[in-house]
Amino acid sequence: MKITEHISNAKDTLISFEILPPLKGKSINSIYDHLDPLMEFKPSWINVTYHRSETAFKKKADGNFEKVEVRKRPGTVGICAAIMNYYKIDAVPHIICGGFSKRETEDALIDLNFLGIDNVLVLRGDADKNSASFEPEPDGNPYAIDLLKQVVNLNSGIYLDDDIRDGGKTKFCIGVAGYPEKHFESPNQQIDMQRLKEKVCNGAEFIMTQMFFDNQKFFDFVKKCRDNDINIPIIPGLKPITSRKQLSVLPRIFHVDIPAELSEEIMRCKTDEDSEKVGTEWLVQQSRELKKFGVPVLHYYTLGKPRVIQNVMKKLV
Ligand SMILES: NC(=O)C1=CN([C@@H]2O[C@H](COP(=O)(O)OP(=O)(O)OC[C@H]3O[C@@H](n4cnc5c(N)ncnc54)[C@H](O)[C@@H]3O)[C@@H](O)[C@H]2O)C=CC1
Ligand SMILES: Nc1nc(=O)c2c([nH]1)NC[C@@H]1CN(c3ccc(C(=O)N[C@@H](CCC(=O)O)C(=O)O)cc3)CN21
Repeated sequence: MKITEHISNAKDTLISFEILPPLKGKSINSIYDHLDPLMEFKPSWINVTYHRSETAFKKKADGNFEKVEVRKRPGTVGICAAIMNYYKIDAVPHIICGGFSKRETEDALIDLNFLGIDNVLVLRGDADKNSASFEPEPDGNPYAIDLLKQVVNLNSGIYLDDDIRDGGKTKFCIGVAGYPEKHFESPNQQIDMQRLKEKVCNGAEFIMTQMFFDNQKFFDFVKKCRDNDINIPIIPGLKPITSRKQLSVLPRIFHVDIPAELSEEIMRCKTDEDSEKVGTEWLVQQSRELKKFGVPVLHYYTLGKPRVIQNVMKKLV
C-alpha cells in the first residue's frame, strides 16, 4: 500500500522503522533477528537503505596495492522482498543517485515493481567515503530531483529506451528527504526549501526528515514548509543517542545539532549504558511531544540498536 494511503487510513500515529542491509556475507536471518523484537509494535512499513560501492585499496601478494570497488552492503531489493514475504508488511527501499547509472536504476525500479513494492524514497546519497564531495556517475542522476523525474517518467510508462512504446506504467509513491536543520551543502535554508518545493511540484508525495534532537527545529521546519505551500505529509526521522562518542560523530556525519541539555546529561554519564538510558528517555519525550503535535508517523532509525528502540516503544504505549 502507498505511504499516503497508510497515512490517510490511519486512526492514530503510525510507527515505521529503518534498517541497513547487513554487511556482505551475513544471512537474511540477521535482518529477522533485528526486526523480530520490533514487530509487536506493529510498524506500518520498514525502510531499507541503499548503498553504493566504495573504492578501497587492497594489498596484493607482491606488496603493491590495487584499487578495488567493494560493495559492503548489497541486497536492498532482495531484503525488501524478504520483509514483505516474511512479515506481510510494506518495505520502502531507498533509491540513490550516487554510484549508479540511470540504466541500473531503471532495472532496479523494474525489479521493485515486479515485486509489488509500492513506495520508494529517492535520495542523492552520500559521497563515496574516499571523495571529498559527492560526484555523480557520468551516466547517472546528479540530484535527487533528477532521480525523482526518472521515477515519475516510469510511472507514466516512459523508459530510458525510447524504443519501448506502450511501456507498462509503474505506480510508485515517491518520498524525498527534508532537512529541519538544512542540508549541509545548501547555501541557505531558503534555497534548501526551494529545492524541496521543486521536488514536491515534480511529484514527491511525502517527506522523511533527517534526524533531529530538538523538536522545535522540526516544528519550525513544518511551519516553513506549510508557508511555502508544501502540503504533503512530513514524517520525522528519529534516532536515539546511545554513547558519548555520538556527541561528536553525529554532528560530523549528519550535520545536526545536539541540544545543550542533552549533551550535558550525556557528558555526566560514566558508562555507555548510562548514556543509553539518557538517550532512551530523551527519545521517549521527543516522541510524546511529536505525537501530541500531530505527526502522521514516528519513523525510527533502528540501525544496530533494536533493543533501544524496543525500550522506547514500550515506554510510549
Ligand atoms: N533524510 C533521509 O531519510 C535520508 C537522507 N540521506 C542523505 O541525504 C543527502 C542528500 O540527499 P537529497 O536531499 O535527496 O539530495 P538532493 O539532491 O536533493 O540535495 C543534495 C544537495 O544538492 C543541492 N542541490 C539540489 N539540487 C541542486 C541543483 N539543481 N543545483 C545545485 N545544487 C543542488 C541541495 O541543496 C543539497 O545541498 C545524502 O547525503 C543522502 O545520503 C540518506 C538517506 C536517508
Ligand atoms: N547523510 C545521510 N546518509 C544516510 O544514509 C542517512 C541520513 N543522512 N539520514 C537518515 C538516515 C539515517 N541513516 C543512518 C545511517 C547510519 C547510522 C550509523 O551508523 N550511525 C552510527 C554512527 C556512524 C559511525 O560511527 O560511522 C551510530 O553510532 O549511530 C545512523 C543513521 C541513514 N540515513
